[in-house]
Amino acid sequence: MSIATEQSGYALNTGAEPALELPGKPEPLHMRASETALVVVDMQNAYSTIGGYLDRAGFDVSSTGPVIRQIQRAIAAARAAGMPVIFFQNGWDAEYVEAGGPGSPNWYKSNALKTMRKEPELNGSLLAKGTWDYDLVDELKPQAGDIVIPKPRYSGFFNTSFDSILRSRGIRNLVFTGIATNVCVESTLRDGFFLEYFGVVLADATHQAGPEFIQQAALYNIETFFGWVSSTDDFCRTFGEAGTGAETGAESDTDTVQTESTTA
Ligand SMILES: NC(=O)N/C=C\C(=O)O
Repeated sequence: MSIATEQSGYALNTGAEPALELPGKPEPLHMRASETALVVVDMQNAYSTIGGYLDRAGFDVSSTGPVIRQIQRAIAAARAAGMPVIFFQNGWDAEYVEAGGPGSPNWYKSNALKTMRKEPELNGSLLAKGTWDYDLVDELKPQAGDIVIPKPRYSGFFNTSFDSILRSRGIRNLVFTGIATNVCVESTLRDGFFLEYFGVVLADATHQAGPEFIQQAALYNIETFFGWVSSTDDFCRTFGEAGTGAETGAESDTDTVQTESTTA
């Protein structure tokens, strides 16, 4: 089956740019760099560093190093292709007003808030703006031209400027990296699905919060119901070597998805 999502009139797309084929499961996607953003979800000390929130809350973060390196590669490829790189940063103000009080389900489900209630000496140190925990990891610092979006909930679409930033740039495809696959990555990809964005996860550039099986479960869920799953190698080969990637031309293959828009 071939899916074409034709739209007309994106001012940013001149039509000269070829759509490239990104290998993926359950089928490859055809997309243009100018209609695609690389999304780096919550690569903060909280989620990937020993001593950060997830570690303190009892989640294993010992194998996040390779994920950081894969994200570095994906970012380099995206920047080289002129693709926007959007960093999310999860957390709240120092008083945790944005976290919501007992009137918010977040109060009960956030393991950061729960950990701080259990260990009051940690209060103010987890996911609070201005802290080391909230900071993006040293290896993944945004550069000029990158976009950084703070977010107060798991989904990057809630109470943020994400959707309008994407729409104003004519972006339809979201390539996800970051932590955690089963929480903020999946939440954001799912909401993107409902807003008609095509979401693809680079599996080896993501990491779960919880046991390894939940990584596989999240990827299965995404691949089967909400989006596509690819790899950092495939992304870098496709976009990092733009121009040498597989151009789609006019042919319409039966097992591919075409997310590029048609210009006027
Ligand atoms: N970034 C995330 O996926 N966060 C997961 C849990 C949390 O923020 O409590």
